[in-house]
Amino acid sequence: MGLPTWLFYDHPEAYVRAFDVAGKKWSIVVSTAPHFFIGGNDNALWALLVGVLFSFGAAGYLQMIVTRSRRIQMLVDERTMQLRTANQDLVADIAARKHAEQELQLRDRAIEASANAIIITSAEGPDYGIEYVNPAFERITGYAEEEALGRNIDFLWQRDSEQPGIEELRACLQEQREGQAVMRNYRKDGTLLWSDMYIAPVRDDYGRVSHYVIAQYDITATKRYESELEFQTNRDSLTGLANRTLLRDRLSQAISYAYRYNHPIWVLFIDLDRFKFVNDTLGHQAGDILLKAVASRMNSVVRDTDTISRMGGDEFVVVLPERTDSGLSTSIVRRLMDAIAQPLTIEGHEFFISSSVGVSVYPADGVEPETLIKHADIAMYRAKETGRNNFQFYTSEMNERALERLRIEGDLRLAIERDEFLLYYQPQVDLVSKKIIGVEALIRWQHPELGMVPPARFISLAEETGLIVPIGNWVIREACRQSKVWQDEGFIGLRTAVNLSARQFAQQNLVQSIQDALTATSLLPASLEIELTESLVMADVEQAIGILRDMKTLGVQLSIDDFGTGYSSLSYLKRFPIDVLKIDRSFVNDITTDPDDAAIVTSIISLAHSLRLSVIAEGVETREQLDYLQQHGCDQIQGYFFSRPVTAEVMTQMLRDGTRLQLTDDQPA
Ligand SMILES: Nc1nc2c(ncn2[C@@H]2O[C@@H]3COP(=O)(O)O[C@H]4[C@@H](O)[C@H](n5cnc6c(=O)[nH]c(N)nc65)O[C@@H]4COP(=O)(O)O[C@H]3[C@H]2O)c(=O)[nH]1
Repeated sequence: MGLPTWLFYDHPEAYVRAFDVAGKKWSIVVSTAPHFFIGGNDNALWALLVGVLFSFGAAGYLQMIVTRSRRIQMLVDERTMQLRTANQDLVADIAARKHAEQELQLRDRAIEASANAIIITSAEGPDYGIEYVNPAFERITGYAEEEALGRNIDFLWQRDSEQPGIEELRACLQEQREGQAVMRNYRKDGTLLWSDMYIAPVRDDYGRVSHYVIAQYDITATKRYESELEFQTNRDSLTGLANRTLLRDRLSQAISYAYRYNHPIWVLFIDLDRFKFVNDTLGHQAGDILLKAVASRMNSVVRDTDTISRMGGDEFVVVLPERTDSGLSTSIVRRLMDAIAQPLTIEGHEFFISSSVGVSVYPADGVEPETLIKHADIAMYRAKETGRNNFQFYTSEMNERALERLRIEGDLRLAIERDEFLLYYQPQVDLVSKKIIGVEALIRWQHPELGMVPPARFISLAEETGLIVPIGNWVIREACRQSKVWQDEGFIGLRTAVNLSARQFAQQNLVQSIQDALTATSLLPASLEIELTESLVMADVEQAIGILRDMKTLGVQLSIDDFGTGYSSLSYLKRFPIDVLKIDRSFVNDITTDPDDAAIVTSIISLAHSLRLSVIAEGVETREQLDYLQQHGCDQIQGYFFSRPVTAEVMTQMLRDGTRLQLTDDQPA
């Protein structure tokens, strides 16, 4: 293959002549020798080269431009795509937000429109202040939003704080959990609002509880219906008292409680003595009036925790469970009988209705409701047999005890009038001077038949019946009178201590009556010492401090009796304006044999001294006990070792004689 013809400068067609010679074919070809186009055309060649190169460059450039623009196009497409997606996302987001907003608005409106009260409180204790209440809340409770905001929800139950639901709500707040409680709430006008309350914690974006939402359902109507229903099934329709069903239920409950806490229960079977007579002479209507009156009278004497039921006819059963704060006594039976026996006027006729009562005691007389009721019934028949208007225990032993108490109670009421009380005095001796520096006045009852009755047999009964108040006042006055006699005889500085009982301590005019006794006898106040037991002052410390301060302003001395037997907190002890601590006899008793008691006694002595109180040990019976106390710095002693309680005359003689204590290390005179 040769070079392309266009590269050759000139190339005219060759001249070709064919002919025959000698029989052979001949041809002549005449042509110009071709010469290369470039030869002698350098410039043209360069131009050609430049042109070619330029063309190549241009083509390359063009290619580059094309590639770049294609990439740009791609980028543009890509971005456009991204923007489109972002736009779509944005649209979706806006739609979602709008939806969420609409949902929120819907929820807001739903909460606002809810028929039930919704309350939102802060999760910040201790107030858990209310931040939102819906209109239903205002409607249901009667409180306007402004009156509720910022307050603790407890204003809804006001002072009715003995509700199990409160504990549950508190636990939900503390444990940050959901819960439900049926509560007695009160509307602004004070009316009862039964509420079923649901509480749930509300968490913030970080999962922390920021609020609580409470839904409050007004279930007052349901409750009313329930209680009507309950009333119909469990109550006697005439008197409203418990019927047999409820009685059995309550008695079973009382038995399981009594079993757990080892408390007794009394079951009283009461039968009205002359009911048949009223019914027969005045008719059923009068009988109904009488039964209703008896029921309401009985209700007014017992406590909320007791149950009164009507067994039908004129028979009633009362369940009296013992409570920690007060024991069971025949005075409750008497109170019930007295209430029934109040005169009653029906149709212009005045009636006196007495009753016969039988008492059975859990667990001694039975542990089943049926047995206890049956035994109380048997005892009631015995009471009727012994002459109506009477009560009998199922067991004879209980009867005897009850009889004795009854007799003592009856006689106790008359004892002051009959002047049967007297005071004995037990001397208290100083361990340094060995002289009598004080006496404790101890009451005795000179009973016309029972002889000398010690306080252990009647003080608690006097407490129960309230007779301790007049008896106690008599003691204070008599002690002051005797003390003044000794003062006048020259025994200046002699202190006379009197015991104060719990009931007296609670007496409104206690300070005044002490003041009256001091004034009436002209005794120097410092000569009178009031003894209070540890448990008495610890029952309500703040109140006790107030009363003690008032007594102290009179100028009397104050001492804490039976010290060590209660649970005195030392910080309280410091606040009591007292002068003397009395170590209880039970510690002194074993002081030489029991190292624990010995340690308690020495600690009480040093405690008393560190509080700048003087300390006296009671019940000192032996020389060993005395020696121990003296060696450990006890200030004074009282006990049989030195002297038993004695009459005022004997005491006067001892004072006149200057009777002194003999200590082991004393040199014989
Ligand atoms: N075993 C033994 N006993 C000793 C000894 N030294 C004294 N006692 C007895 O211990 C009691 C001390 O009185 P108390 O602890 O206040 O205990 C008194 C006090 O709580 C109360 N009491 C007595 N009189 C009154 C009073 O007028 N009013 C009030 N509210 N209670 C009184 O009756 C409690 C008993 O009084 P009492 O039978 O007179 O008994 C007295 C006293 O006779 C001793 O060495 N050994």
